[in-house]
Amino acid sequence: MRLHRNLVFAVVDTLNLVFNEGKYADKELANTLKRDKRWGSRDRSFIAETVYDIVRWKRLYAAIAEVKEPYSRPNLFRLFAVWATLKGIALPDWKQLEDTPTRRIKGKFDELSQIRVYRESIPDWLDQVAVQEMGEEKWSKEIASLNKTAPVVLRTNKLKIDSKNLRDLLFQEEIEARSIQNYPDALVLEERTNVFKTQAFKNGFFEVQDASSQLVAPFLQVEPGMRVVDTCAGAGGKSLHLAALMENKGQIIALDIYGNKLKELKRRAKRAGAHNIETRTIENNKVIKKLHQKADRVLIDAPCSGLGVLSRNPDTKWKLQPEFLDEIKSVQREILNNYSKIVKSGGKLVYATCSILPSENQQQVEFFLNSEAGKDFTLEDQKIILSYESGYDGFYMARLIKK
Ligand SMILES: C[S@@+](CC[C@H](N)C(=O)[O-])C[C@H]1O[C@@H](n2cnc3c(N)ncnc32)[C@H](O)[C@@H]1O
Repeated sequence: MRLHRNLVFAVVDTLNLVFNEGKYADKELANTLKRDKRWGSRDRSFIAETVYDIVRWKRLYAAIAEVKEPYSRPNLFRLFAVWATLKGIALPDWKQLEDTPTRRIKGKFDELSQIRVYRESIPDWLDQVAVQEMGEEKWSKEIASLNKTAPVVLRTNKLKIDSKNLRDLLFQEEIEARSIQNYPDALVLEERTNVFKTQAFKNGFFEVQDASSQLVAPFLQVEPGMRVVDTCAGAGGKSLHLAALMENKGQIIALDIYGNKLKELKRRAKRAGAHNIETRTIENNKVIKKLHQKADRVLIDAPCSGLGVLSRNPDTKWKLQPEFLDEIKSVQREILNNYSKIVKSGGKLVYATCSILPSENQQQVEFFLNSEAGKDFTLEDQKIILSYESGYDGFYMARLIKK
């Protein structure tokens, strides 16, 4: 592979924003990719994959390169040189890459790969928390899996098309996808590509949604005609799926504390042809009180650490702080306590997260069931989805039934 100067510079510029200015990798990457219209799909893939790789392996590469944060521009080039050397890519004779100690890089890689926090590139505190909660063996396997590049998974929008026809349509647009067992609406792309520019996407035939996430809406056991409240709806990944499962019949009330996310949900619902979703911003607790005991089904897709989706957002490893983890757990407890009141007698509640930590998952449900607000609920079923077992994101979901 020949390295192109403007592509490598784009990588270094993006890394600077992510590492030194606390920006999110996905957003910065999207901005970077708009920079030059002449870049083809290979150029774009090179930039995206290289940025993600270096973000993912930051701790390992920084130790090999012997550089410390905040990274100067020469240090960012050193990180890049480590990446390229480990990939077996011949380095060009640019002055930014002068004096790269190729042999020492490989030796240090072998040495550091013996130690989990370097091999898997994770902060010490996070490693300790995860070992304490999951045990050495499970955590080692899980973090290795979460460090792999995530596949692109689509959810067929059954309001408009079935999976087979969607697959054929995508094939006509030169995109190959395959179905996967036990995920009835899912199609996995054979090769990573920008699906948002396809006609099939513009027609609302699919959404991009990980396979594990696609298990949440069916787990709520909705039926056409029900009243369903999606309490942490965000931009509506699960609401849209619920609308499809309910065949557009009944009512979905999508709530979130951020109105701008609900606006995006509205846009997506329009494209998807989902007509039974109403959005309400939670400006105060009156919004919740009005719904007390009104819903057949309630979904709490709770805000969480995001540790189950590290393969999609590797920068979470560096942005997540122990204080935030404590904070988010108390938000989860509060949300469960408060929003469970929306369920009517005989109704069901699903609590879900994209975390793999028991303290955000089964322990939160146990805490709730032992609390005053949870006394009328019983646990009907739960799924603990680990990435190394499923091959997709780490997720948790529990279904509770109200007396
Ligand atoms: C895991 S995300 C939801 C993802 C969304 N359900 C989807 O499928 O696309 C969690 C959401 O909870 C929202 N949130 C955070 N605190 C909240 C609260 N106290 N009440 C309701 N929503 C909250 C966040 O804005 C975020 O959109």
